[in-house]
Amino acid sequence: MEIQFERRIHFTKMTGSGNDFIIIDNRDQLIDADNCRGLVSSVCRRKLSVGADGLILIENDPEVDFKWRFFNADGGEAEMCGNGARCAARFAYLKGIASKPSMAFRTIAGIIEAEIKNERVKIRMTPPHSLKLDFFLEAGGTKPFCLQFINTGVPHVVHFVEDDAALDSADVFNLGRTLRYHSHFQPAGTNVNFARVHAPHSISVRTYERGVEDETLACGTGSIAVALVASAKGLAASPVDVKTRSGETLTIYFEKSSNHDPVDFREVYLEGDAKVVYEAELWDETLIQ
Ligand SMILES: N[C@H](CCC[C@H](N)C(=O)O)C(=O)O
Repeated sequence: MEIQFERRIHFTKMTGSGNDFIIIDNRDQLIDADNCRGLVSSVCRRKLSVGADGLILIENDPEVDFKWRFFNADGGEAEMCGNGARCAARFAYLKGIASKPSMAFRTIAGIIEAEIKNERVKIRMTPPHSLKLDFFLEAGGTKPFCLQFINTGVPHVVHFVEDDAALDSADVFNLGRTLRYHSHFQPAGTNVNFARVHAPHSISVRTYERGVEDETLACGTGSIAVALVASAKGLAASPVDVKTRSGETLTIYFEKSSNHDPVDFREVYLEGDAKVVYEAELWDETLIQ
């Protein structure tokens, strides 16, 4: 006898340079986007369900090609996700939700424009803000950390390390967690990036992500954050290739409006691969009721 389940949800699993997402066409409103924390946190649990860094609902919008709701793995909704946005744009094009390879969609952070070229997706970000350079915080350990902060759609703090060995050996989970919950960044918290500048157009990064509460293999808004604060400090210039923990490279393009305070950035773009991994149906027996 085939087991009947109350509800099966068709979804697509995608990866944006190692940052992975469950994407659902929710134009029929099957899922109540305002009350889906339990569903999201259930299906994003690795080994116990599908597993992902986040879940994306695609919905209708009266003015642009579509709107999205983005949820971190813990079920909390976030304003923006760079890698998720690249995956959502390619999903929309592949599904015919967007009729052309150039599109626009609505996020909490604002309207995102996207350009699809096969697996390569380039998105225009919302204007970054709240740039703060060279401040110090205690985060455990011997001496205070020198930090940079910028909001690239979501909040990011950056700590530059001296060399590759320091980046490879960085205690991203524990230091990331300490800074993510540091009182200085409350109530919103922050994502935490450890970065090594190799050259003006080349940076490596590792990111502890708010809402995933772990290091991820890539973070789009985090890669943008390290490129922009490095530029603000005179260490980088557009375009910047950012090597992520997955080994894949994200490319950041931007214009710097001035070289003196207050440094401002505009025309910020994020480019990288967005790949379909599989499509399947979710059986609701793995959901936490
Ligand atoms: N975890 C982030 C959202 C996703 C950011 C990241 N996955 C990206 O590609 O930008 C936050 O809650 O601020």
